[in-house]
Amino acid sequence: MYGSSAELPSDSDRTAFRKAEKKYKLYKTTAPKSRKKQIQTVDLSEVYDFRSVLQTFEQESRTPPGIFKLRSDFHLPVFCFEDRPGFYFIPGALSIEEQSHWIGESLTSFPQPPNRTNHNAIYGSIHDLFIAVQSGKVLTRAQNTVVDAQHDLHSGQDNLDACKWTFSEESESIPKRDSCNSIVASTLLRKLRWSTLGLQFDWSKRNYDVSLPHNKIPDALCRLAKKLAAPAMPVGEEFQPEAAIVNYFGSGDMLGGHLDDMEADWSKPIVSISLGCKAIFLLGGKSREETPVAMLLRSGDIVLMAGQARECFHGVPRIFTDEENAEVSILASQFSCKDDRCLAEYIRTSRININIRQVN
Ligand SMILES: O=C(O)CCC(=O)C(=O)O
Ligand SMILES: [Fe+2]
Repeated sequence: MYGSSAELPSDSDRTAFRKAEKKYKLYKTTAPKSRKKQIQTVDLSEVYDFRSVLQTFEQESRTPPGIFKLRSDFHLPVFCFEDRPGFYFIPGALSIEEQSHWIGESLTSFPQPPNRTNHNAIYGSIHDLFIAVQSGKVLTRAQNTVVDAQHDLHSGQDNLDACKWTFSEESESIPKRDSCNSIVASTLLRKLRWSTLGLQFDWSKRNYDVSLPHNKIPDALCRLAKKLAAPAMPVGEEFQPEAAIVNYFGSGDMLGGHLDDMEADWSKPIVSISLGCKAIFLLGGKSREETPVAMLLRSGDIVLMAGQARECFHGVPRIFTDEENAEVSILASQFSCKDDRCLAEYIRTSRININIRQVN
């Protein structure tokens, strides 16, 4: 389901969903006579922009054909597609302060054990990755533990604490440029692809592994998700956040078309929070053959998928990391103090998505 634009699957090339992914994904070309890579422009004429939908609604009390404003007592306008029941879009739902808070949490506290990340499989549990980035550290494998590490890898276990990967000052990392035995903390942060909160999702089994140690979803995130889920909840019920997946996207990263069908009750929404660089989201139908609708996702936008929308393929074929299109400079300027420099640097060219789920 995850990938970079260079390595997309080729077997499903002919489906309508795949065609849309190809249309919007990042292509770089080299201009003749120059070695500089150029980003090919993308045609956004068929991409819905809910910020302008909101503006038009506020100024003229009307919505474009095929879109309506939900009648609800939610404190913000919620928009829906007439032909995609169960899908809700709340443009600009989070303030700049809330966005910067959740970006900070996503990079500092969410990847902390017992939460798992994509790095667990190679390095075991990593503590305080972000602090290591701020202090320019390097994750280094102690030489005499290589045999243990290989043994663990072959036994298929992904907790490689036996390898003793530990952070050290850059100057202490021996040998200096041994890529098998050391990796710079900032590179690890760049390569962070996901972290899981609450009940831990097992990507190999594509299910929740309730036997894995886990913390509850942090209270503040729980409160936020309950509030945001309200427009999509069955009457009289309250959303119970039990798990969250945090996706981290860099330039060229994409999230291929997929379904999220491992939760028991599809009448409950997935609450999906966008942070950082602007992206294109595709919402397809129940088969990959149906042509998806494309829409822009900006920092602070919320998407809810419940009921029939839970059965619809969706994905993120593109994030915009160039200054002109990322629309992230005001957000990055929130992180102006010295300690926040790494956050600003990260978010200028990255997108974070936090999606919160009720599992049972
Ligand atoms: O990044 C997004 O906006 C969507 C994420 C998603 O669909 C997922 O994690 O299942
Ligand atoms: Fe999803």
